[in-house]
Amino acid sequence: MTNYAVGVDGLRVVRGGREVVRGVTFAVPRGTVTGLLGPSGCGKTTLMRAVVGVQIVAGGTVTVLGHPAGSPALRRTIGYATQNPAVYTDLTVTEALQYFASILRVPSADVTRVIAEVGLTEHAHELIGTLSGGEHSRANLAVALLGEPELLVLDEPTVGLDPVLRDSLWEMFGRLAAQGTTLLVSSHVMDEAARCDRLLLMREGTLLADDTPAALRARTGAADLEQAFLHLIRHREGAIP
Ligand SMILES: Nc1ncnc2c1ncn2[C@@H]1O[C@H](COP(=O)(O)OP(=O)(O)OP(=O)(O)O)[C@@H](O)[C@H]1O
Repeated sequence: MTNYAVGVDGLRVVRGGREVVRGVTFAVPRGTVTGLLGPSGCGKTTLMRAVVGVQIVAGGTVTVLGHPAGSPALRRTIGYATQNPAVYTDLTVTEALQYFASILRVPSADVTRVIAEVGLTEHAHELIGTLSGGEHSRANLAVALLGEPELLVLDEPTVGLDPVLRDSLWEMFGRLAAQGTTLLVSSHVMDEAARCDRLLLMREGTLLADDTPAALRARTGAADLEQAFLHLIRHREGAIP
């Protein structure tokens, strides 16, 4: 078994006739929370789609838990929460999760666990269509947690959440990683970057950095990660020698 849950080598993706991932190489160590950060449109979702195996790629390789991305062997070992919730709005939270649990052949007891993990116990019997945006996206996140997958790919799971909920989700991510789960989590928010074990900083389809938050701050001499990111961009653009 390799120490990496995900290995991406020379990945290129073309969407809408444009190369939106331009030769990206990195590896995600097992049992870590790796943050994928970068401005809107830089290619985070596309990269995650390639890891999950739902993206046609133009070049390079993506290996997940020892298999090529998209292999049937990976179906039950990856949990993927898309940015736009994909849960049925005319079911209650419990009904929706029971539906996915039966497809995944996960014991129905797991439904109660994942609802509690995302803080929706009080809303378990409410229709998803009547939930707030943040509650709806947490119901979507709960689906990805069913069956305790080895790899969780979470696309902006904390958008629209208040600071207390964001904090409790990041605590959960850390707890899952400590138990051996690997998490790849995208975010726009730089203060969330500090909660990650490793960071992939993306810009315009390329990787600006793949490092720990501490190493990034030390390397750039920046006080915080937002400044470190700006430093790397300016360095790339030649404004800093
Ligand atoms: N279905 C599509 N067809 C054509 N181009 C697309 C499609 N989806 C995304 N793109 C383009 O690919 C690029 C990368 O998009 P992607 O969604 O991966 O970015 P992102 O970093 O996840 O952005 P955001 O943070 O806003 O979600 C963007 O320029 C976008 O316009």
